[in-house]
Amino acid sequence: MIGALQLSFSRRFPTGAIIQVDDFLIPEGRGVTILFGESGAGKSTLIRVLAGLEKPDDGRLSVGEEWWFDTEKRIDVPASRRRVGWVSQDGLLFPHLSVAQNVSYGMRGGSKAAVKSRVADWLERMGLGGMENRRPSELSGGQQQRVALARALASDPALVLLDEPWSGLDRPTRERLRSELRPWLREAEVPVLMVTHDRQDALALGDRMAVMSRGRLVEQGEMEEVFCRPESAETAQLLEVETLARGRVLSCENGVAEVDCRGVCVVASEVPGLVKGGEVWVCVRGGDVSLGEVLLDHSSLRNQWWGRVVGLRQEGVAMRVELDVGFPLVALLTAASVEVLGVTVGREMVAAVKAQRVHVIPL
Ligand SMILES: Nc1ncnc2c1ncn2[C@@H]1O[C@H](COP(=O)(O)OP(=O)(O)OP(=O)(O)O)[C@@H](O)[C@H]1O
Repeated sequence: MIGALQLSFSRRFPTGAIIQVDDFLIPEGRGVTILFGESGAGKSTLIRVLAGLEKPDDGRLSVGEEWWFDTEKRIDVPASRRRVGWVSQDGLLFPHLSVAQNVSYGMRGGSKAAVKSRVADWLERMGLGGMENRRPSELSGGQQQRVALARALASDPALVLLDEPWSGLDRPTRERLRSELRPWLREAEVPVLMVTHDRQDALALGDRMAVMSRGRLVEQGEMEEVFCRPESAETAQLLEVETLARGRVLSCENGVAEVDCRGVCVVASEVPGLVKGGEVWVCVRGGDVSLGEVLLDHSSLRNQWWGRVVGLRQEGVAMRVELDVGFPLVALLTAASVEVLGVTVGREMVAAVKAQRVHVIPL
């Protein structure tokens, strides 16, 4: 991409739905930005506006020095000239064209031999070597999505949009594509915007994350920041932060905050905007909680609470342990750890979390 992409727009649908996005940013250079949000949040509308498939009522879209859209200046670069590679939920390959013809479709310039060699190169990278002459109907769902991705990347786009590219595929295929995808996107040297409402996709693939909720862009930034230090309880809930508890600030000094959560003292890193007596949300990720049978004499573990296990169930590849430590706390452990530690419902255990892994959001 020629420079950073910046987008602000509003779109009002006849049904009354309003999508309003202020200062959405994709920085210059390669990297994957995840566009995250619940169903109906406005994600598809945003990417359709980017691609030039949806006309906002009002807005501006610039890429580096270029303007793609500006209602005031009456600029509207047509979709065909925006150099956006698109992979939709169902790939949308041309059914009457071969795999090779599908991949070469958007390629510009070059001799016939050069195009052929670039197509072969892309198919090889995608693990589709030897399938040049097949029709899309002769491929599996995962193979079709890889062809769609090769087509998007081979057209030398300024930006690639992936709109839930494997939502229609079975879980093992999704997981395989997810792990294969990252190196391909890295090689492509092009910024990628990927729409998903799957946390695993976001964590595995994203460098940055933008969160939409109820028609608004509510947060954006580096993945780690947005995931571990969301600015609002709404974002924390959307991102399924396992523990979200209300508390009141007891003290904050020297970079450390102490918060009272239902009579339990929680030690956290200080964040801007905290005041003594102020109400806050306390956020703890399940993977940051460790369990033990005794209190540890370990100075870096400022938070150690006795509590009772009140729930235990499988959640994806992890075990979700629900505890009552005075407030509800969730730990995510491996099945092996649950067995070794003897975690069972009703058992009293010590839950420990480092202070720097506890995030507080002022209300
Ligand atoms: N063409 C349209 N006409 C009327 N309303 C629309 C249209 N497109 C989108 N909307 C409304 O705008 C809102 C946002 O829709 P959008 O498809 O952008 O959400 P989304 O986040 O992509 O959802 P999903 O994850 O389910 O695809 C919804 O309330 C939707 O009903």
